[in-house]
Amino acid sequence: MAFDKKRKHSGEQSQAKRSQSKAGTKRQKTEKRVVAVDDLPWKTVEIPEMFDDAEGFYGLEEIEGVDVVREGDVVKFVAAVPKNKAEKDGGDDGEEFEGFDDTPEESSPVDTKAKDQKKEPKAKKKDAKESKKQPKDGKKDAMDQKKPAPQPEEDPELVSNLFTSIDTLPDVEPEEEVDVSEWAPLELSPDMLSAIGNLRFSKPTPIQARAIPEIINGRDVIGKASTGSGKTLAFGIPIVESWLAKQTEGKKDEKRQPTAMILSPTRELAHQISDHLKKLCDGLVSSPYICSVTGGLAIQKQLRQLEKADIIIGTPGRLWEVISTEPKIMNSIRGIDFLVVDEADRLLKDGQFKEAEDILKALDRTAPGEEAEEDSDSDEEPTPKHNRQTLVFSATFNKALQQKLAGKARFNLMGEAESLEHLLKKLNFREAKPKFIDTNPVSQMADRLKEGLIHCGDLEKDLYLYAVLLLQPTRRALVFTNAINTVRRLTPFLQNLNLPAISLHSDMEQKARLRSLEKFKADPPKNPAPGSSSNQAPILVATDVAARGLDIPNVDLVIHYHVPRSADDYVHRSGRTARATQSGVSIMLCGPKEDIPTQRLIAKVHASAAAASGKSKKDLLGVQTIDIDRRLVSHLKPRVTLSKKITETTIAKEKGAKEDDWLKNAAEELGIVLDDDEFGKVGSWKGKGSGKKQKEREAREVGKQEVKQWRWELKELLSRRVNTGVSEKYLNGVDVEGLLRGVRSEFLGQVEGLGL
Ligand SMILES: Nc1ncnc2c1ncn2[C@@H]1O[C@H](COP(=O)(O)OP(=O)(O)OP(=O)(O)O)[C@@H](O)[C@H]1O
Repeated sequence: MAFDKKRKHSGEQSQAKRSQSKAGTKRQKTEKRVVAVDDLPWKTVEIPEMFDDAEGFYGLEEIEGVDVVREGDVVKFVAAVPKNKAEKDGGDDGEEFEGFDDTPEESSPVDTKAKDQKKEPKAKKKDAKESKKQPKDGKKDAMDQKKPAPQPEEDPELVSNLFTSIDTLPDVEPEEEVDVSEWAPLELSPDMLSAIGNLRFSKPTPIQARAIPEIINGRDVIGKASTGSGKTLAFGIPIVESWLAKQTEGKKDEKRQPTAMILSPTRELAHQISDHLKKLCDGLVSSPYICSVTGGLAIQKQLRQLEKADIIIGTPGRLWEVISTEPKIMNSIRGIDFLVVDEADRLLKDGQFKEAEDILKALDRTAPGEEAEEDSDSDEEPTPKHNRQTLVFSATFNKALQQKLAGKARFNLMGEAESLEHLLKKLNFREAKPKFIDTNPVSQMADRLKEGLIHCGDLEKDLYLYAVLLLQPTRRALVFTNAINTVRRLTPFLQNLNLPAISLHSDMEQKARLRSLEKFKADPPKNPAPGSSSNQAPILVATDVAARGLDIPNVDLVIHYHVPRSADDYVHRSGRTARATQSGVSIMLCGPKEDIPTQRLIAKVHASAAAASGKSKKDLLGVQTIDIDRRLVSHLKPRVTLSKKITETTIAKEKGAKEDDWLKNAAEELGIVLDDDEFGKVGSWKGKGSGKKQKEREAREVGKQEVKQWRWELKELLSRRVNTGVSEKYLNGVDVEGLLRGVRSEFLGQVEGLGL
């Protein structure tokens, strides 16, 4: 079983952690026995940084493979312990069990040598790292000494019975080291290569291969590369390299100054960049202090973190709020070596331009007592007084700007006030012409992405959405909509159809948003209970809040329930799949009214590819029209109609109850008593939108019994096989339960064209 507990961070905890990781990697015979609670190999639960104080959950630890046995008032913990240890201790002879052993199990001299040789570089690194982390005053030794744990009473018979039912710890073979020789041309330090090896990235992505050397050579870089192509490490690796170089040059004891500041348009993205860089740095002998500064964290805590930060990642709004009031921190930030603007084009859209501009101005302002302040609004070319490099990255840049950056038009950076050109001007590059790297000049879409389009009636979208999801039960799907209300409706609609749908939109609390993301990332159980559909891959129904930058592993399918509002939105939404080395599918559901905007959008996204191939833009280049078997779709209709009715009635009732509460409260405050008749009249006004209101009222009047009946009918339908009406074979073969358990779905009709 697995359970959690909370206790103080201590040396014992890290001891247990190390012990546990060793237990996981070596073959050792184990035996179950009663173990003192402090001797169990507790594992710290990682709580995302953005949870602030995590409602008191920081310091939470968990453990697996332990049985809790209650004997009267005494609770005991039974776990697998190394057999030799148990034997050495004499089993139940009353001696104390001293915790999980950290020393390697004895093996033959040949084995040991081979193992040691292979593991040597890592071991050295780990030693160095551990020695760095050790407190100087020798407290560590004291901490590592195992405290004698109170000996729990044990009943050998009871314990041995329990042992028979518990598996021993799993044997895990050490992972093969990754060959990083393809990174050699980038001339990175051995420490960095080893950290990259830890991430198991055997070669750089194209943007990394081109941008890293330029940045290391001191160039200002504007990088454009498709979604999921590794842009974070394209700027992250050179920043960390620069920090490492400072350490070896002995500059670490000089005045504390951060190395880099990274501006991100969204809070989630800032935390993701921070996590990504931390993961890279996990493999280093010594690591920079990385901190993220976004809304949702206490300002005081952020100030403390900023004082010791080497790499700062933040959203402009909160960053400006914090640093503008702290001259000391502002001054130290003025000395950064790198300024990064990630997703630069989005930064402008979200009304964060003002704060971004304020930060940029402040960076170049001289500290009081130094030189006079320059007029930053002057039209003259600013002369950079700073020595930092500026790096700007995105998958999408405005076309005209791209041409200018690529040297095909005049590059004067004098556009309208709120344009990317203006922002670039404010960035005050060190060089007159920064290096523009475009790794995907022809297409902005990821290489392994297949794009599809399904034409359907405006009122048939729910039906087609369900059909596509049913056809792809093992694909982790992200469904994008243009409206929060659609997310609120589609999620229960799919859940009623036994599909594991999860919501994500900006009206949700930050913590709920994070929980949704965590649920979406979790794997469905491998062996679901018979009759359960729980191995259906999770489905996230979201607004564009999830469209930019989020790197969610194993998203195989993106469905645009509404056609996106802009070509760039389409690129970024679709870019949540087919990331890095993976492939994926993006499908748009297109109603008749959306036909023309869709054609325009596709032409825009694929314009360069069309021009390069000499084909007309109207050819829907790269986007395949998909024909779903319409007979199949019509057979799904009854269940979809029922689920829609149930969902809409439930939402209308909930909404109605809220409106009633509001009306009652308002009447109470005015001292008016409304009887039931009057109450009904208040809600039945006639005016704009009254048709919708009327429908909602009708839905509210549906009795509980009727909804119950619908639910029962739906359950019945879902338990039956889908009759495709194609042939007897199909009639017998279609098993929705089977489908939901992950059986491939050829019998429901193939999706033509995509080879799904
Ligand atoms: N060299 C590499 N080899 C394999 N995978 C890599 C490599 N570099 C980065 N990745 C992985 O690729 C994924 C996408 O990287 P990242 O999030 O940096 O993409 P991005 O280009 O910033 O995407 P977006 O434009 O959507 O923000 C991440 O999971 C990352 O760990």
